[in-house]
Amino acid sequence: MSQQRNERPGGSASRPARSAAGLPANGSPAHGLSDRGAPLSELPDLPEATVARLPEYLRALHVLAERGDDVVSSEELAHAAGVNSAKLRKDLSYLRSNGTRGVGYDVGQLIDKIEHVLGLNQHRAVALVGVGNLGQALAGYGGFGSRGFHIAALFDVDPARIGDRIAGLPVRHIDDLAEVVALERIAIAVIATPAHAAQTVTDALVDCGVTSILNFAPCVLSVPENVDVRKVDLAIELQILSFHEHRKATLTALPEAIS
Ligand SMILES: NC(=O)c1ccc[n+]([C@@H]2O[C@H](COP(=O)([O-])OP(=O)(O)OC[C@H]3O[C@@H](n4cnc5c(N)ncnc54)[C@H](O)[C@@H]3O)[C@@H](O)[C@H]2O)c1
Repeated sequence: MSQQRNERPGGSASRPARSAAGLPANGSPAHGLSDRGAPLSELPDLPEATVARLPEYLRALHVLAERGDDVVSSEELAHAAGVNSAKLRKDLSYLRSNGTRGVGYDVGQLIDKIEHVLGLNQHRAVALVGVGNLGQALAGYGGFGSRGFHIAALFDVDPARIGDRIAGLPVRHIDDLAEVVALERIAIAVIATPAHAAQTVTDALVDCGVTSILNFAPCVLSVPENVDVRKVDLAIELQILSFHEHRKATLTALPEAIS
């Protein structure tokens, strides 16, 4: 299998995102329709940074909807999502959601629009590989369902774990991957194995047709061009915060050193 690095850590990459239908931005599907049935021309190509902010808007909008708010101003939504309002207006203009001057955005319509663009209105099945400390915590978390996806299958290699049930799902052997991925129509997988196993697991997932991977293992994965990888590393996030702490301490010490 020809492979190349295709990793996008932490959403910082700047290349245009794929279309919401999961197809290459400039590619055209065989049937000319998105997976929701809408013509692909209706699905915009978005900057990666905009795609990364859409889930934040969605989370904030759901809170507003639960509170009973029907409309929201760009300033209010931007504040709730933690971005500046000019950036929010620009992001939403890509979705052709410009709101009503002096009124704001219709909360329900904007939720529908963002869920449509993110492809969340078809509830995606996700496989989780590696059911150790981290994998068990992820598998047992009940909050994914309300965010547009659910963990549909669990895999491991440890004979002591195979057959265990977590949140009602059996832990299966990784040898069953192909069968289950096809049965559950899984396109997204989460890797929570040790780093030394992650590339082998990735190759198996790709061979089964998985095209999006969320990698928790601290390593770089090689994947074909059509596969998207995102990496989550809390240690890196903490190291970045450590840098800021270090810098703040240096700046505080500076005036004392000068005087
Ligand atoms: N990204 C983060 O912020 C973060 C935080 C904690 C842990 N991690 C990483 O997540 C991974 C899991 O951590 P953990 O503490 O749960 O480890 P763990 O050892 O408790 O669990 C790993 C599981 O993977 C299974 N496994 C090993 N090889 C496998 C294979 N080929 N196929 C399927 N399953 C396999 C093991 O049997 C085990 O159940 C590690 O790589 C760790 O470094 C990342």
